[in-house]
Amino acid sequence: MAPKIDATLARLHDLPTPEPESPLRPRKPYRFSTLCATVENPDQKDQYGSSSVPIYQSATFKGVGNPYDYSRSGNPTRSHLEHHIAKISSAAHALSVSSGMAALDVILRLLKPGDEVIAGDDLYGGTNRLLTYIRSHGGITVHHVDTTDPSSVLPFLNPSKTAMVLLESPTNPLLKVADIAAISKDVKERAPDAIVVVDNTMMSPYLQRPLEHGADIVYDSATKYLSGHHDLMAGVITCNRDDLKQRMAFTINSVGNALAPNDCFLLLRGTKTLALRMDRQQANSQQVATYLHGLGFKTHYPGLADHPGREIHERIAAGNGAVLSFETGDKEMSERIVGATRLWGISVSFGCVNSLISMPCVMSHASIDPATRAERGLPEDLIRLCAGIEDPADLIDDLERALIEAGAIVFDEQQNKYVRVPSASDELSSAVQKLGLDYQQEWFVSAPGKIILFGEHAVVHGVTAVAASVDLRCYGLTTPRNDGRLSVHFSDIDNFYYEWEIQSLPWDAVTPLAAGAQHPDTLDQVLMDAILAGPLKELGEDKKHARAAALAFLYMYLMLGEEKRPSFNFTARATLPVGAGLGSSASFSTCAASTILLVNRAITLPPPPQPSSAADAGPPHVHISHQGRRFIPPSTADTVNQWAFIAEKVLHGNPSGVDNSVSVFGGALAYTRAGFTFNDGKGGMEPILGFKSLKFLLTNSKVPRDTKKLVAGVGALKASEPELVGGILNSIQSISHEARRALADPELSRTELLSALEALIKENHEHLVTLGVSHPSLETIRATTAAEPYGLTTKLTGAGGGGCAVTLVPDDFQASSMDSLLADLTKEGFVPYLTSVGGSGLGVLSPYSAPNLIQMTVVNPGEVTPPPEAAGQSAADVATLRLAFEKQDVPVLSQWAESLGRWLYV
Ligand SMILES: Nc1ncnc2c1ncn2[C@@H]1O[C@H](COP(=O)(O)OP(=O)(O)O)[C@@H](O)[C@H]1O
Ligand SMILES: C[C@@](O)(CCOP(=O)(O)O)CC(=O)O
Repeated sequence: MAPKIDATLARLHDLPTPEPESPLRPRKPYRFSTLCATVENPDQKDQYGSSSVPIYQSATFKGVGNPYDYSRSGNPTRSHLEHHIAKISSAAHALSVSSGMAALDVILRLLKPGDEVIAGDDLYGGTNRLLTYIRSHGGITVHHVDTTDPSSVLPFLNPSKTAMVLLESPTNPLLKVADIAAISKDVKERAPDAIVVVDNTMMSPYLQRPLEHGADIVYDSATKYLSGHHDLMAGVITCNRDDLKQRMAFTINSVGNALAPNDCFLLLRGTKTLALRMDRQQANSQQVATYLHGLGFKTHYPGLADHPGREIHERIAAGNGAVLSFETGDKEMSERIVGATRLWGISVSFGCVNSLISMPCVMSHASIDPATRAERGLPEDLIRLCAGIEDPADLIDDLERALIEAGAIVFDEQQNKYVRVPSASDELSSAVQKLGLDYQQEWFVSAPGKIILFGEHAVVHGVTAVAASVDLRCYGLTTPRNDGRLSVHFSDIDNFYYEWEIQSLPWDAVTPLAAGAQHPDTLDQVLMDAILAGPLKELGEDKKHARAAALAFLYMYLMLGEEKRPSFNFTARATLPVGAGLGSSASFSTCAASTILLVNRAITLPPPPQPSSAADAGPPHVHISHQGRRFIPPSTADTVNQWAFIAEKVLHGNPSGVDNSVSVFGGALAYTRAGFTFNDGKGGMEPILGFKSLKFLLTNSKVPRDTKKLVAGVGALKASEPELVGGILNSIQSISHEARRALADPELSRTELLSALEALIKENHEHLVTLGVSHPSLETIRATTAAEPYGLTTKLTGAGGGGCAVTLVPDDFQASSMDSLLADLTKEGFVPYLTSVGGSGLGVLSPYSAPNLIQMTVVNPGEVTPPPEAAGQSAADVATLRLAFEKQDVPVLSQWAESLGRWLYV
């Protein structure tokens, strides 16, 4: 049986300051704000009548038998504070400690091994962390239940085992409401020895006093509303039962975590304005919540009419508090919004006079592991707002500007107001739901290879390169698995296939990037070593190409997938020759990076433009079909490019970044690495127009070579012969410069342009020969193309040492000559490709228009065949798409991919 509390209450009634309103208190009370402002303790009259409580900054007190001897056990400033807190909390006792978590720790020490705790499932991250600790170290069982439904507590109530029921209402950050009164009643009836503990931080004693509704212990992080200025950390505990107070005071005295005198003073001062601040803060919150709700964001705030717990909350609490949260449907967008606000400070915690904004999943609740967050329905994109006392118009203006900047709202001319832009994941989630696979959508991407016309190798050392995409591409397909495994299939590298148990990957070696941070310039060698020594340890030198590709893939997967750890297969196939100098590694890197980012939702695609319906049709406007081009926004492309560059670094050691930039952005561009003396040290990309009209012949020498070694070789030559290489680099810089000028000069005739380019190609090739990166096979190709009757100019392209050569084909070159040149080259054992340049970069098969991807199993172009074995089974369907992809012959692969639906490009 719970002990009686009458004796305590009798003492309370002796207080000269009238008590607050309570069913347990019959006397006419002062109102709450009066109580807050009146700090008086009849037992502790100040000898000088000081209007403000003095700070007894003293560890010890002299004499024997005095009320205070040592500040760990008691301090007069603390007594004042605790008296005041008890008074405004309608409690018999109050205790004050160094933080809200210290308060919970003191309370949890009431438990003993074997006890059971029932707690909510939407708890503050720190609470969750402490509960997890006592579970693993204290022999205590913790059941997390949905406390919004009191009946969900019942099955876990066990009179001999349940020792504590821990509630938060409303919860942080989803503002879910628990019926504290109903649950307390159930607990008292079914497990009378169990104590009901309530974290009241979100409300403060002003708005909610759970002891009045049957709770046994209430605690607050006084860092929040009670102090109100974010200038101290404190926790307060209140209760009516003497026995509980004594046991908790014992812990505080033993541990020494009581609140220090200075902080007691500050907290006391803060509480005087509690009601005033709270009134303003919650009025502001109501306005902000109404504004966001009006825009169409899913907004969580008990003050909104459609809040599911509103009726219960109104019964228990006297207001809605100043914390609200809303969902954007897109984590990246949420990050942009949070980053774009100015008045709303990015900070954890709440209750301060200044308004704060945060993303719980990456901040206050990051200590809950991602799987548990997902299981408990905590959206990754959730933004939490804590309104302060500023002018509400300024708060809304600032938020509106951030929403506009982040692309979350746009002005709708017809409605004459801002409206929410449906987020990509709104669309995606409906597409995904259709597939019934939740996060497990398949993603199909492709990215082009490249030719470097001028500047390969030199570009690594800061010289400008001139490069363009080629119409030979790598394709990447991810298909979901549901077995906790990750697999890769590299069709072009000896049909390599490998799979891993996701949990056994070296997650411990991952140093996660801070939220919004970019990968540093250098690779994380610890992670690289851990991957090579762990998941790739069985792959020897004979598998070095596949090992390098798998290393790049796993490196990105581990860095980007820590939160979701998605289970899927990734298959790569290319129509371009691997390792031939046409940037197969960059197009592979782009495919792997983009799919890993997509699967982890680190990037999303914008929603497709809405076709205007008859009802909302405004004035007619011209609609141009871009066939998916320029659909993927530059910022998304940038993110992919950064990660593709990381993959290139894994594959190549010291890549310049030109290959992946061309692969992601497509077209033709002049690319310069930042930080070198060429081009005044300014790095960057500049599109080149006029390149597209040129015709090229690419010839694969079929001589294998290793870009990493060739790049390192030039680096070594530069170190040993700096003058020679320095001179060559300068000359190549002039070549690139001249080429760009010529291509951009409208006055230059076509013949002049082509002969200028021929001269530059010849000169650039000679420099590459001096750098030692040509090969006899490449010289043979040069000789064959230069011989009569062809007379064409050729240079190596890419890393050289074998690989491909590129030949400029003049406009008037006869088709018959081309046929015989192709035949000559083929006869010599080379593989020529007539290719067009300057086409699109990264493409993603649209998740919007895809008519259920999994049924599109075109085995031969033009013929859609739903495979018999796939009927009705999504897993089988997905496997079938993968099979179809892996089965296509290379010559029809592009056409097959095109036929699957609408491709969206950078
Ligand atoms: N389609 C692909 N599938 C898997 N890995 C690939 C693919 N294409 C390229 N790679 C990776 O890139 C390496 C080739 O890089 P590199 O020698 O620079 O050739 P390239 O000049 O074509 O870029 C391969 O050994 C492999 O590790
Ligand atoms: C030699 C180099 O300039 C281009 C490499 O191209 P590829 O790997 O041969 O496709 C290296 C680089 O730019 O990173």
